Amino acid sequence: MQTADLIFSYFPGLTNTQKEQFVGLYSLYSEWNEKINVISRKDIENLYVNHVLHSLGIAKVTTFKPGASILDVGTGGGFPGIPLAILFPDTQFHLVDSIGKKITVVKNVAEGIGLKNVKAEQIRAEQIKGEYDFIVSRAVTRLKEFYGWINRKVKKDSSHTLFNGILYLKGGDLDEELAELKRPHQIFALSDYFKEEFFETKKVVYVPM
Ligand SMILES: C[S@@+](CC[C@H](N)C(=O)[O-])C[C@H]1O[C@@H](n2cnc3c(N)ncnc32)[C@H](O)[C@@H]1O
Repeated sequence: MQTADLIFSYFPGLTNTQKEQFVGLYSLYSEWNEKINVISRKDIENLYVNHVLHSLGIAKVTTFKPGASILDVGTGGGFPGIPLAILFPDTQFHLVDSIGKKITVVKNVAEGIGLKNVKAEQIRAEQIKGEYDFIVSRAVTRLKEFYGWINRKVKKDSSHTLFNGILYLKGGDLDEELAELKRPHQIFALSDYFKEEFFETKKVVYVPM
């Protein structure tokens, strides 16, 4: 079975609190996934690679500064938002999903591991009012539609090395989707950072705004 040790090897220098939080995810997600399905049942054994490490792929592309604000759209059970919130405890994360039951899981997991930098809310992406440094997401919709939902929700002033924008976790062939998006973008292959087979086709698509 996969364990949080894998996370520690790819992200050295974690505090004891962060390590305990990553370890704590397994029992919390196992327990909550029995009540409310947020990860396919057979995939819970792959939690650390397919969900936690995959989410943290965004952190190989950029770090988030203390005080920055990040929106996770269609977070489901908290991916990529929860693993990123553990890694960047001084950054504020707003995790949203249109389905209330999923937000119940996110709230309980965040509380269960003592995260203070997560606000979870049941709301549709199109209705969000705030502005954020970055908008992260995985497996919600095509980039063109996603861009339409969130393009007015990115702060104009950038304080990171990357300009503010979208960091979207995608897999497979993206040519058609990126052609349809018609926006400048950059693709980061997660296989450059992680050696597990799962990451062979996985990418972070960065769309600066
Ligand atoms: C396939 S799940 C992915 C969940 C999570 N990001 C992950 O990778 O595990 C897609 C999620 O997007 C949510 N969603 C779809 N359209 C949405 C919208 N317009 N606003 C907010 N959430 C939305 C769904 O409720 C669902 O939980």
